[in-house]
Amino acid sequence: MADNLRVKTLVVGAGAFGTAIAACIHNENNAVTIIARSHKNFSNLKKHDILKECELQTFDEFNTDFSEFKLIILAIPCQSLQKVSEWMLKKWLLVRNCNEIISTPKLNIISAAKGIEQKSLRLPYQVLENFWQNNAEIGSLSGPSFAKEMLLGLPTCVVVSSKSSELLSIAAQILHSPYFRVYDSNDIVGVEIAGALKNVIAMVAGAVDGLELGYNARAAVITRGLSEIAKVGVQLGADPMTFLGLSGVGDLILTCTGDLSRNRQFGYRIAKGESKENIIDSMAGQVIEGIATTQSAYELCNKLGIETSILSAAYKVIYEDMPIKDAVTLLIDKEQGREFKWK
Ligand SMILES: NC(=O)C1=CN([C@@H]2O[C@H](COP(=O)(O)OP(=O)(O)OC[C@H]3O[C@@H](n4cnc5c(N)ncnc54)[C@H](OP(=O)(O)O)[C@@H]3O)[C@@H](O)[C@H]2O)C=CC1
Ligand SMILES: O=C(CO)COP(=O)(O)O
Repeated sequence: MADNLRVKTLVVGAGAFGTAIAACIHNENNAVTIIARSHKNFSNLKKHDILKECELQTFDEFNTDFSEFKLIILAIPCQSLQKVSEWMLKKWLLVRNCNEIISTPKLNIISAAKGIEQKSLRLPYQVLENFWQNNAEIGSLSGPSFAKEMLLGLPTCVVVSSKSSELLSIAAQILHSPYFRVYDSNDIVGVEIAGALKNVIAMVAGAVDGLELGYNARAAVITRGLSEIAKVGVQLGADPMTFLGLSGVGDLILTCTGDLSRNRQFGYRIAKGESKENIIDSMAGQVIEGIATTQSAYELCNKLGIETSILSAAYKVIYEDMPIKDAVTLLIDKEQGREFKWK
């Protein structure tokens, strides 16, 4: 297909996921531009043949009207969504040489962030909807998708969620392929709560393995963790079925058991006695979303008046320096109860 007829997609962020999603969708029909903070982000991308064909620009160099892109994928951490949106709007106004965006076709923005914004306790789509108002349709990409495996072209299934059926159809058209299967969903609250909270549960599952508590205990953390995730989600209006889907049990299993998970690794290393600071320093700048989300989740559960013992134990270890063995005791000594009492 001629270059000018290819569908244009913009990926914002050239970390692990930005790189992987660009590799999945750049082909003869889709032309991908990737923008990142600095050229140092691009060294990794240039190792992959497919990514050599993408257009790479820094935020400063970027000078295109955002509405030229059929889809914009934000592959940045949750806590940066507001800041990056502010930058995008400023850039858009500059490129258009105006003070206000009026009567434009809406942008189609999908976020891959899995977290809850600290202080505001908003999900990624809420941060974006609040910022972009009528200027954009907002969606979310989630599900079991280790960037490293996507880059290798291994089969992956994800879910894209949005209130806009038009955005869902654009996302399916651009993202779906035999090795990167895209399912769609209208339940953006459920998809994003599941994506955010599974990171905290993955840290706990990692800790269980670090403490060598056994497979039974790990399975218990995954299952009771899922119950806590669903409890929070349902209270926020999510469809309980979403938690049985790719963004729910799918991503939870992946990150709680797959050693590629940074959140799982974090919990494992904490249980082995490493300090939080040491682990963060060793990650070469890569985000461990579960750390910030542990705090947001704790505050959100308090606000909603929901008892979530695993999420709360994670908070006590990470933010109140509770010895990890005491957190285990807290969970094990919990009063006997009915399996599902949140319905
Ligand atoms: N890695 C994975 O397997 C998957 C990750 N995700 C989710 O995607 C999101 C991004 O993850 P991932 O790519 O792995 O994270 P990384 O830490 O690998 O990359 C994050 C990228 O965002 C950029 N960034 C961070 N803050 C800002 C900012 N304020 N302004 C501009 N750029 C910024 C970073 O730039 P710089 O390098 O300059 O700091 C970096 O390029 C997370 O929410 C994660 O949970 C979802 C599915 C899978
Ligand atoms: O969300 C992920 C895979 O779906 C990646 O998990 P980590 O951020 O823990 O590596």
